[in-house]
Amino acid sequence: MTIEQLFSAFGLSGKYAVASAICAPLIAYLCYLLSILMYNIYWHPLSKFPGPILWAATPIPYVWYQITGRLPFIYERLHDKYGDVVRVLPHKLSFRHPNAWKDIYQNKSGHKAMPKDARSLAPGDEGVYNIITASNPSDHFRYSHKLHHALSSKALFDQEPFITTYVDLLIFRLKARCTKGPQDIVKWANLIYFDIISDLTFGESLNGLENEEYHPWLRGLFGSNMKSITFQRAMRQFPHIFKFLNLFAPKGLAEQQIKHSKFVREMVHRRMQDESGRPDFMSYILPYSEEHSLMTMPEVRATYGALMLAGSENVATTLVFTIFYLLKHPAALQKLSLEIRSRLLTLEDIDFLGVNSLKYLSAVINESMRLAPAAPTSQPRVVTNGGAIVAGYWVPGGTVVGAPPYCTNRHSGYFKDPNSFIPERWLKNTGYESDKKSAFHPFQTGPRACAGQLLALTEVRIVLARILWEFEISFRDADGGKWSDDLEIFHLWQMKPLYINLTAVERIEEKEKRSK
Ligand code: HEM
Repeated sequence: MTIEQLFSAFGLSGKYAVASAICAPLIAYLCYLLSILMYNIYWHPLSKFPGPILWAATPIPYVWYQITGRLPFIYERLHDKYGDVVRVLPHKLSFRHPNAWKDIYQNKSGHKAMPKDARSLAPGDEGVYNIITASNPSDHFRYSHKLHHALSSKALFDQEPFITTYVDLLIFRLKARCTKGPQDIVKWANLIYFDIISDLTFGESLNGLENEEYHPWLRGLFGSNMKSITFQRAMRQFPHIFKFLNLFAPKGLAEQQIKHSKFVREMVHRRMQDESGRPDFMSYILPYSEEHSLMTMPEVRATYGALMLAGSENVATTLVFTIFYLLKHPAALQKLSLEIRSRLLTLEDIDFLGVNSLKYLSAVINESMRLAPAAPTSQPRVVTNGGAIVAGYWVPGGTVVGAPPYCTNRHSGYFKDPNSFIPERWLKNTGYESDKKSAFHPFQTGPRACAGQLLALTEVRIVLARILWEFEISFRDADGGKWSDDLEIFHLWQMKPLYINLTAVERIEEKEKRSK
């Protein structure tokens, strides 16, 4: 029987039959979509939570702001309009409240920290998760337990000589370059922190500072990579048509993933052959044996490869924003330069102990991270079966929840003068005692908080202290203060070049030496 015969058996014939054959499934699909929209708006367990109706009905607005790099900024407007809790997706709530941090991310008596949202996390190219993407607690334990020793304060001090070598090289390069013109501090920050993390992880530098250019693996990482990852994550909101939408993904991600895998495979392989015994992150799992180690080789590669990204760009972003805010606020820059130069009299004084004891330096970095947290997006977690109370609201099981750092840090309910750069708020008796410091978690909190927090802060402090000890700095352009105005966020900040003038400080001993 032909299709036409089949249609005519139902009394349909010719063009009309073909049109019906096409339209009927389409109409059925539209009805299905409409019923989902209606369900999401009126009958979904989250329907009583406030938020824009379109965001509650469909993921489209959320995804739109995500793939255009504006999601964390728009959250601010949503929370200002709708309050502490906003429904930002049919199945997701955002909480701008200090208590949300402990309710979502921390272990509490009788309730464990909420797990990561497995639906939004994909395994790497070898089919395994890493320390950041693991949602299963037992996998996470296997990946992290040795690494926590590698990132302890004792290990950090063991690594000090390696890190200091890079700081010396950075200053040497900047001194040579600064007389030739303004320098892009974003590039220099990335060069030093990627060199350091590569050395700390695999015992091998990327030689970025040495060659004054990005390692081939790093080129391509900046710019399109985070955009592509953000696009892929966003498209997961539409599981039925994910494969189709992926056809429109920005090009280059697959290529970069292959480059990353090849790079990590080679680095891990070389490190395993090296028997020098130097203390880096991998030394804690060496000598490796598949039989006795808690991690398989693909898991080792996935986790140690992930550190190259987790422990570098964030740190560079924090340094750059801190320098930017200091340049915008000359009084703070002067005060910090004075603290550094008066407390750290000689080059030998600029060590980890020295910089970690400077209170104004810490306050400046905190304030910069408050205004521009290097991890600005909210980290999603899932409410387990049975539901939970978050910031005083009852939330049903299966809901995705998160606390958005960018807009929480800038909320006038928690911070006085929220959009102003005031490092003094982090010091005692300065009139900012009413600030709710418990709302500030640039490194996250709880069992999945940043494992490298101490390293990150020390790295920013030592490089910033050394730069301000050695140089006077200023914006290259009169409108340098507008540098951050149009930055976008694709999971991480998309940095663009920031050119600054550096003038080497001449110290008394140098002057005396010259006059002799
Ligand atoms: C200023 C710099 C940094 C910031 C703002 C930062 C921020 C964060 C945040 C917010 C998380 C939680 C992510 C989530 O919940 O999904 C995280 C996790 C992590 N970070 Fe950092 N980080 C920084 C530097 C570093 C450094 C230098 C390292 C060292 C290698 C590092 C290693 C890690 C690791 C291993 C995790 C996963 C922890 C776990 O799940 O057990 N981070 N970081």
